Amino acid sequence: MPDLPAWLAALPLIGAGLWAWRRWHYPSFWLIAAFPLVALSVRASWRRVALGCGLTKKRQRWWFTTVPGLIASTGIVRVRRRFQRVAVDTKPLMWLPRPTRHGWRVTLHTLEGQTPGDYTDAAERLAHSWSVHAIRVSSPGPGRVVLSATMRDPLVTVNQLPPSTDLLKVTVGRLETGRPWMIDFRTVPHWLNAGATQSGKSNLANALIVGLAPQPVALVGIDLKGGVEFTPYAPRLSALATCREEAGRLLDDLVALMLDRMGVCRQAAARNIWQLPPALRPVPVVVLVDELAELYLMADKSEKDEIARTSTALLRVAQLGRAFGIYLFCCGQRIGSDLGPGVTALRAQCSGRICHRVNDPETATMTLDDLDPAALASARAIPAETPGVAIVASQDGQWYRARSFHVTEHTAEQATHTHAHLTPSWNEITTHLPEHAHA
Ligand SMILES: Nc1ncnc2c1ncn2[C@@H]1O[C@H](COP(=O)(O)OP(=O)(O)OP(=O)(O)O)[C@@H](O)[C@H]1O
Repeated sequence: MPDLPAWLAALPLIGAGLWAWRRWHYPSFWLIAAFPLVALSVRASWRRVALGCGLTKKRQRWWFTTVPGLIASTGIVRVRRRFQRVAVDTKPLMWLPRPTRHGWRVTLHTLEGQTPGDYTDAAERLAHSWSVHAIRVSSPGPGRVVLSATMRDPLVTVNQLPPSTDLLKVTVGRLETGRPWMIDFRTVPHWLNAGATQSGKSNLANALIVGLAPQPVALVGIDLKGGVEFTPYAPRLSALATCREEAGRLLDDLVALMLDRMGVCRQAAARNIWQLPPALRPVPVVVLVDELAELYLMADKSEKDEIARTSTALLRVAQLGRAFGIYLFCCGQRIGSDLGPGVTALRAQCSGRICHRVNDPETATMTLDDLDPAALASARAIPAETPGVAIVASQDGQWYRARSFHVTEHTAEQATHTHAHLTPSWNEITTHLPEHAHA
């Protein structure tokens, strides 16, 4: 048997080996070495943690208790054991923790009177008790909640943008669960992308442009920052509006296009363009809007009619565009109700919601509205050091923290030049419309 000093000498070697394993292949290290210990410690600490986080309930139980008996002549107190009912703290039943890519997951049975909301309220306390980055709560069915723990923030670094192969579907980043973050216009046609300056809105638009550029779609830009954001991408844009007047004309064209496609679908007895035979199917149009608030801001009364006209056209596109292959991706710093009823109505039509770091709580509330209050708290807690991190409301009704892949303007510009030959001209798209103004 090796003696103690030999063991002591081997310890640094074992430590270095574990460190190297963790560094070079974290998934296998986590699964084989770290997770079993973590699972044991979670199970062992559950009673204390549940008690500390207020998740236990008092229940009456029969129990042996010791009661003082007679004092003997020697002065020694004799205790007697008695079987009687006492109140004890019971913890929710915990199943065995299961490993996930970035942490672990465990199912619990709620106690009487508890709801998943009680566990959501305690999520931060649970995360601190188990020293994990975050705990998310979901409920797969009545009486059960699932706690999902992430050991460290998986969004600190996200890797490269993968190529997008499905039509109108782009993988723009990664969710905190480790799964890809996808923007799929055919499932969720219209999106709101809100965030303060330098929060990563344009980066996300870049990722979208890089993903859509090689696809058979028409991209249209409405850039109310005077065109500074989208002009470099002009080779792949079928039309670009850089001021409100141009935006108004472009939106009128889009409404006319939509009505035309409606007629084509009606004649072919199709409910949407996807039911048309491929020969008749028109090209899908993705409209990227930057600085949405500029469409609604009024300097003086003379602009009232213009604003009302553009806002109505945009709303019509949002209401009817889905069936006729016209999709919206609207970015803005502020999407508050102070911008008028047009914004509120548009928001109701945009089921895709992305909220980057915001300055005012109202924008987070407006963007994420009826989602879980924990989503709002999470949006407000996004630090400035991690641009591109956002709260995303997804099609499954859940919300996720996510981070976009870093896509520079240069990469997006290159993609628009490489795929410039795929750009259908706006004239080509709108030429058969009865009356159209070219943007
Ligand atoms: N996912 C990301 N990973 C790493 N860096 C990012 C990410 N997203 C954005 N950034 C960086 O953060 C900075 C701000 O990003 P971006 O320009 O997209 O913000 P913005 O919200 O559009 O700002 P503004 O409203 O001022 O245009 C940029 O330097 C960008 O490179």
